[in-house]
Amino acid sequence: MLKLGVPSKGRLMEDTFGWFADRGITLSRSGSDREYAGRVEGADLVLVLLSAGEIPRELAAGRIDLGVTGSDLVREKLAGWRSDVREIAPMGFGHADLVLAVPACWRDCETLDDFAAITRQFRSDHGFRLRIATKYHRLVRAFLSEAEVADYQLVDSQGATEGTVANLTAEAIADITSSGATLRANHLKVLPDALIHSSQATLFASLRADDAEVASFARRLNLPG
Ligand SMILES: Nc1ncnc2c1ncn2[C@@H]1O[C@H](COP(=O)(O)OP(=O)(O)OP(=O)(O)O)[C@@H](O)[C@H]1O
Ligand SMILES: O=P(O)(O)OC[C@H]1O[C@H](OP(=O)(O)OP(=O)(O)O)[C@H](O)[C@@H]1O
Repeated sequence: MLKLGVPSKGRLMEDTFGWFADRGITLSRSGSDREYAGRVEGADLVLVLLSAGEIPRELAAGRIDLGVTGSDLVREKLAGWRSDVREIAPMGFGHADLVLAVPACWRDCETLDDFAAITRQFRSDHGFRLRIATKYHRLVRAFLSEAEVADYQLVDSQGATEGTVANLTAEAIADITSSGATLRANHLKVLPDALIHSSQATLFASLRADDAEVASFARRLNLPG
């Protein structure tokens, strides 16, 4: 039987349950809010509730056959993600943009080219590279390498990333934004030509899963297999 991993809490879990319900499959927790086992009605599936951030690795290892998580997390957590998983369907919720943001008061920084020039100047002025706080190391490095921006360093931030600039532990950040409220509240602005990834919740299949079973499940959902 196929094993499906879905996020264990919050909006992502609720919207995932709603998406499957619209297709005649009822997913639910089997016990209390704290129990990470699930129940499925309407399909031959085993449901496991997992951290959204761990779902890419579980898919890659083949410990789950299908998984719902953000498209950003799959690209971030799996080097060469296409050799581990494939996208079955974008799900139309969990939209968020991974962006590069700088202090709103940097009037001379409106584009990625401006940013590149500032990083070069920063290094020669301060003797160390401008710091970008993020938890999306792989995606940010790939994006900046493509844009030929090299004079920066990444500072790891696993949460409250927008606060790092005010706290003087970074000069810029790369993080997910949805409404933009968190960036505004922290006096940061997005560089419009530095959209690193436009993410949404996506149903993925492990390349280790049984092809025929996945195809049959996709047909059951009226999706291209
Ligand atoms: N404000 C937001 N609006 C919409 N989607 C968001 C927002 N913030 C994060 N996301 C998306 O939600 C997904 C999960 O994000 P995150 O890694 O922060 O998970 P989490 O809820 O902290 O889960 P866990 O800590 O259990 O891994 C990501 O794909 C991300 O793009
Ligand atoms: O543009 P907005 O609508 O303000 O949303 C963006 C915020 O949402 C996410 O944080 P979350 O609350 O998931 O917590 P986190 O700091 O643990 O990532 C993200 O990391 C931003 O901080």
